[in-house]
Amino acid sequence: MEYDPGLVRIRQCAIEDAAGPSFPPIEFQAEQEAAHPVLQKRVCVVRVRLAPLPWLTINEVKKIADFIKNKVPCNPKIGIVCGSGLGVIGDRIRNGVYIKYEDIPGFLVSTVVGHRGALLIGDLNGVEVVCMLGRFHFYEGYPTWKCALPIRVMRFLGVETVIVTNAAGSVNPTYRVGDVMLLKDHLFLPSICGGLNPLIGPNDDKLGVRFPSLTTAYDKKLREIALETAEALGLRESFHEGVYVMNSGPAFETIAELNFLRSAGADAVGMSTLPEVVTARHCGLRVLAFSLITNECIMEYDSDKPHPTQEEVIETAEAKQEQISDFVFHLVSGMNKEALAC
Ligand SMILES: O=P(O)(O)O[C@@H]1C[C@H](O)[C@@H](CO)O1
Ligand code: HPA
Repeated sequence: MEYDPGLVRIRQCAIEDAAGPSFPPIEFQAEQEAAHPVLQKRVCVVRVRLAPLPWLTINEVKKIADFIKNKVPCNPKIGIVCGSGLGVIGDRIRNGVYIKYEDIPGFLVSTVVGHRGALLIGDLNGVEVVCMLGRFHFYEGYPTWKCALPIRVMRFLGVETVIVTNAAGSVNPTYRVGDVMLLKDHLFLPSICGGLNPLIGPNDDKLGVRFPSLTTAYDKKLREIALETAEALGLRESFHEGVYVMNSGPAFETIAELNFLRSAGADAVGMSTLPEVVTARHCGLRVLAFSLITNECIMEYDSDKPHPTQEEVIETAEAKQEQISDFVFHLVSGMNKEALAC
C-alpha cells in the first residue's frame, strides 16, 4: 500500500521517545490511508504492536507458583537445585510428586544431558523440600533472569533457603576430583564483564531492593552446618570452602583463561549457579551452594592430562552421587533444626 513514509517516521519517533530507549522493538504496519474527518487531509493510519516486556512480573511468577500449589498442595521451606548428574538427590525424597517442567505453564525446559527436567516436591529426611531435577543454563540460550526464574517460583512456594549445587572443574591445585567446594564467594564473569546480571530490568521493590548487597551472599551459619555434616559423615577432608567462577560456557576454558581466573582468586569454574544465587539473595532467600569437583582443569601447555569433556563431568558426578545425596539428606535436617531454633 502507498503511504507517506515521512508521516510514519514522525509517529515512530514520537512513540519511541515516549516508551524510552530500553523498550523492546516496536513493529509498525501501515494499515490504510484515510481522509482525516476534521483536518480534511489524507493521513496514514498506523497499527502499532508493542512487543511485550521480556521479564515476568511478580504476579506472573506467583501464577506459576499457584499452578504448582494447586497441583501439589505444599509448603516447602528448602529448595534444592540439582547440578549435572546430581539428580539422584531426588531419590531420597519420600512421598514425592513430580511435575515435569514442560507441564508447568510459563516454565522452561532442560535441554542438557544429566538434567532430568522435573520439579519434585516431597519429604527429605523429615523436611518438606522442592527439588529441581535439572536446571537451566545461559549456554542453552536462556537469558540469566530466566535461568533463575525457578528460584522466584520457589520463593512464592514458601521456600526460605536454597541449596544450589553444580559440577565444576578445579583451578585450585590442592583440590582433587570428587572433592566438594562450598561456595564462600564468587566471580560472576558474565555479569561483571558481559552485563548479564539476572536482576537487569525493572525492579519490583515488593520482591527485593534495586541494589542488593552480595557481601554475605553465602550464609556463614549454613556453611558451618554443611562442614559439621561432612565431619559427621567422615567426609571433612574432601570438603573445602572457595570461590566459584562462572564462565558462560558452553566452551570449556583455555589454559590462559584458567590461569587468569586462578590469579583472580578462583578455586573452581563452572557454567551455572550464579544467576540463581543472585536472584535468591535479591528476594531474601538464604543460600548454601556447593560444587562437586568433577575434573581437574588443565593449567599447563605441556600437560598430557585428558581434556575436559561433559562425559567426564557426568561420570564423576555419577560416581559420587550416592555420597552427595547422603550429604544433602543429612544437611537439610541440620539446616531445618537451625531454622527452627532461630
Ligand atoms: O548444572 P551444572 O553447572 O552442574 O552443569 C555442568 C557444569 C557445566 O555447567 C556444564 C559443563 O560441564 O555442565
Ligand atoms: N569448566 C567449566 N565448567 C565446568 C567444568 C570446567 O572444567 N567442569 C564442570 N563444569
